[in-house]
Amino acid sequence: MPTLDIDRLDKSYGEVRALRGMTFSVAGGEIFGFVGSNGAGKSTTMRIALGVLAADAGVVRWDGRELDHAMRRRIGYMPEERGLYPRMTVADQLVYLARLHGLTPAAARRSMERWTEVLGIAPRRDDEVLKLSLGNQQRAQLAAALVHEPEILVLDEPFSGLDPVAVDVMSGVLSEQAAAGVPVLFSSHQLELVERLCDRVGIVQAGTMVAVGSIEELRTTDERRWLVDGPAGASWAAAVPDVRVVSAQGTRTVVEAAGPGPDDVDQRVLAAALAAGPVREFTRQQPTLVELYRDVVAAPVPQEVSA
Ligand SMILES: Nc1ncnc2c1ncn2[C@@H]1O[C@H](COP(=O)(O)OP(=O)(O)OP(=O)(O)O)[C@@H](O)[C@H]1O
Repeated sequence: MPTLDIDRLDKSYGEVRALRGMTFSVAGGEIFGFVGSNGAGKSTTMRIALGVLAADAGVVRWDGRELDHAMRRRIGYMPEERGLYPRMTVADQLVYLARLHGLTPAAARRSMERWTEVLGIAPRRDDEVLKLSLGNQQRAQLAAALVHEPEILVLDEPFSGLDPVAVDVMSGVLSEQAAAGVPVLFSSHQLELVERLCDRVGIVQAGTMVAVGSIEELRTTDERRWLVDGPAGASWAAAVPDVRVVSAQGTRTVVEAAGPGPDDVDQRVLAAALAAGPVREFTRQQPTLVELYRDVVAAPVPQEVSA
């Protein structure tokens, strides 16, 4: 599968260093979630990938070749500031954009019809964009990113402000695009959604990628936690060696084994709980993306490397 490579991008706006060696890759067929606090550099990276902004240094490649103007036209882009003409109808606008990207009038019309249908805005085709609700404007914006059948998708916060049904529609479309081999890069602050949808996640901080991998890879830590719904009070757990009690609420106790420790620590936790009373639930607890994210952004910001 061809890969979209973001390779050591630097970008400053005057005194503000927005990107510092931003590097990551998104393979064709992969959904990549780009997360990070406000101002971390996500939009700047995406704008550079699309070519609407020039990097001070670094390159963006697709399938090993530096992206040129022609190739950039094959990207479907959803800008953060959105970009539809408010006074144009949805249909005219989508046909216009598809034509701009080289589709014939008939193909542009067919593509407009298809995407407005898929995204549930077919009844609004003849409405001016400004008359649509915010969520429907966003669906129209996604249709605009897709109407020329792009090879790469770069979407800046496509889920913000969507209702749950629209989130499902958008998620379904992104999954289908990835299944067809398109690399899908999108930014979001909705971490549960990112966790559910993405094959890989990149956490960016102060213009640098600070953690990247699948959720499973990001979770790889020496810490192991279990939830035990069993004997009330955590005194039974306090006696197990190499284990500490993280929380205890009524019959629900969360314990943690710190460090690699012995492999049978889970069995010892369970045995200790059973010795104290019946156990209704015993499950390994894995950190959520929200917890991983908090850990990563709480760490000190990587220091600038002077040239
Ligand atoms: N046009 C601009 N002029 C000056 N500074 C800018 C400009 N655009 C972005 N910046 C600055 O660059 C840094 C990165 O901004 P960017 O918009 O890329 O972050 P982001 O991760 O997309 O943030 P958010 O999650 O808030 O959308 C910030 O410090 C921002 O203030």
